[in-house]
Amino acid sequence: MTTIPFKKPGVVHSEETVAIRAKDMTKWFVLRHTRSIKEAFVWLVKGRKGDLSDRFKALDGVTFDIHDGETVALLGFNGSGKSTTLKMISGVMHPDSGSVGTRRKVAGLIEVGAGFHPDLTGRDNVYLNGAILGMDKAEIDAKFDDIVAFSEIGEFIDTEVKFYSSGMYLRLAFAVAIHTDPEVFLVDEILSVGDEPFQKKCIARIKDLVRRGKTLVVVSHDLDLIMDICERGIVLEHGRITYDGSSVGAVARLRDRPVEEVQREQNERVERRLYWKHEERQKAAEEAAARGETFVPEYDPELDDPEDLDDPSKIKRTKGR
Ligand SMILES: Nc1ncnc2c1ncn2[C@@H]1O[C@H](COP(=O)(O)OP(=O)(O)OP(=O)(O)O)[C@@H](O)[C@H]1O
Repeated sequence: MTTIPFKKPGVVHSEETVAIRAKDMTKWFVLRHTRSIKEAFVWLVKGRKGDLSDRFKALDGVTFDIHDGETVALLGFNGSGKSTTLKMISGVMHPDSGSVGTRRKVAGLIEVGAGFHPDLTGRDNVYLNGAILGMDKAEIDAKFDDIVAFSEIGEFIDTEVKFYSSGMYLRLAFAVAIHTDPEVFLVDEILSVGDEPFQKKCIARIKDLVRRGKTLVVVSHDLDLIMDICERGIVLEHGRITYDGSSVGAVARLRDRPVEEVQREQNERVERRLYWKHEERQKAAEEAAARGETFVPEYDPELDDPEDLDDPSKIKRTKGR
């Protein structure tokens, strides 16, 4: 059942549709690297008995399948293992035991600045990052202007990225990732370094992917947003999965509230938003008509079918949006 009104339906659960499979993933981290000289000395004279550093299990037997077209949120309190799980999926980190595999083209935003070279300009980094994400030069050439327009980096595109702010990094990284047309898109909390207008633009693009039936795995503490874009929620507690079900159920669990109440509030919020979007469009159409102009609304994944973008009289996508 689809709880997201604009989501393309039809997630099939079969062996062929498994996009990501995590099986019994376990990850240990070192809690403390350094000890005082005295502690190290005692450890040495005692014949190096015991472990000088404490280790802890950041992930403990994490198992899930994510199928094509699923929209999944990884949820949980600070330090519960969400980002670590996402890093395993993206391949920047490997489990100590168990396994994780992806069968589709994966892109996304895991860490700001990852896949960027500080001494290269924004322009060169678009090519570098695009290549890392699987695009060839011709493809990047064709999308370059759109990427730069989306990022709104402007003239700074020819500046070395070591002089970029974290928000500027994010802009360029998100712009490249979204233009690789991935089948699976991974997003970590990272969007929070962008300013509000840019965040809105990114969220609209993520909703566009959802509308197109792409697979999404998101880590976020913004629980209302999670319910807007994800159907499924996986809750992690101390590195273990304690809930795997609907995103609304997951949010209800985290908020310690009845599911029906959370669902009702979510429905009201979505209805209100869609109502106002329709109203605004109607008003803009009437104003355009009064001026004798034809009105072509800007594409909104919550209101429009992306296939209608092929017909310029129906909807349009403004450059860089
Ligand atoms: N590279 C690392 N080395 C050592 N410990 C790490 C490393 N990466 C993560 N950890 C630890 O592993 C635990 C899980 O971290 P993770 O970033 O996955 O949590 P999270 O659920 O994403 O948290 P948050 O909501 O705060 O972002 C935390 O205790 C964190 O300090």
